[in-house]
Amino acid sequence: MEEVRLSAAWVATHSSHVTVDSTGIERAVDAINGSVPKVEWDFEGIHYFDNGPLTVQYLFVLDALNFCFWPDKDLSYDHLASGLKAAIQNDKSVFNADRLQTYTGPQLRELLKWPRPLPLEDERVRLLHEVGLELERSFGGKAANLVESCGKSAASLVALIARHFPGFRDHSVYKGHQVFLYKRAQIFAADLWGAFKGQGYGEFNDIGAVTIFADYIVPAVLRQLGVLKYSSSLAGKIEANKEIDSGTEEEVELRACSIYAVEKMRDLIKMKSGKQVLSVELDLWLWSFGIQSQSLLHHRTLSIYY
Ligand SMILES: Nc1nc2c(c(CN[C@H]3C=C[C@H](O)[C@@H]3O)cn2[C@@H]2O[C@H](COP(=O)(O)O)[C@@H](O)[C@H]2O)c(=O)[nH]1
Repeated sequence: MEEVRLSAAWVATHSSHVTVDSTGIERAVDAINGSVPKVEWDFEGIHYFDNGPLTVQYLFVLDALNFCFWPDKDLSYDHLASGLKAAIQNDKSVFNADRLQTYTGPQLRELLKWPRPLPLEDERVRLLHEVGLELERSFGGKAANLVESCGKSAASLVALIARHFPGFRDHSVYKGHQVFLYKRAQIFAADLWGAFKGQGYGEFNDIGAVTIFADYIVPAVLRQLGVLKYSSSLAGKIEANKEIDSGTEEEVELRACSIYAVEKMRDLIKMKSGKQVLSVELDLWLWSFGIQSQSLLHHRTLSIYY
């Protein structure tokens, strides 16, 4: 995750469309006043949890599909989390590695009880197959074995996932530099940590190394807080709901500057209050605030990464 932090900082210091505003950071940190409002993991009560390996399998499938809901205005992350939860409650073998390799688009839709094609449905199906195949080939079919092989290190888990599952390789080339964002791999580590309350499958000695998860909600919240400033052309595109292509300078800057800005907020909180907060905690607070806001305008990119 050092790669994520370093490459995000590189983008933030070379950016053309997004600025990280130090006065905005100062204000946001003063408003927090040393303690990040605590948001419980699963505050919405939508996730499956049985305190065992099946939960790990559920979370890995969930985060394999945790991207790009916005093209269907009625669809959100909640539908995915609760749809997969209902599916596993109904049939404990639904996410077995062999079955993951066989789902078709209509079957995935049926599993989620979604009445029409999902956004990027073909890609979702392809990624499910990839997860099933590689879990079977290298991890005895179980995401729990993948997690157990990481020696309680979230950084090792993210690296192992990126090595084995191409669909999780969330990186880009920006102004000639490789930039690592790893949103879904990192959120999987954070989901384990949150669900298992830092114990068992959720115990990571380096949870502090995880950055925020650069999606389309957090940048919009940071902008609302005055932490991020956009060029007028970028602001115009977002306001007009114009699509921003994946891998463009604008898109990479939105995501990387969000990571960098929250790392700066963390440093400032430490400096002002002496408290060591986690990016995971800041992320959950920012994200939960964002999804509850009716007026949040976010950027629109067709991406399998977030
Ligand atoms: N930064 C960040 N992004 C997150 C999440 C989560 C869910 N985490 C769960 C885990 C524990 C908690 O209880 C949460 O419920 C989803 N997303 C992203 O948001 C977008 C979905 O937006 P909308 O279309 O409005 O549903 C999409 O890019 C999705 O990938 C997070 O935690 N942090």
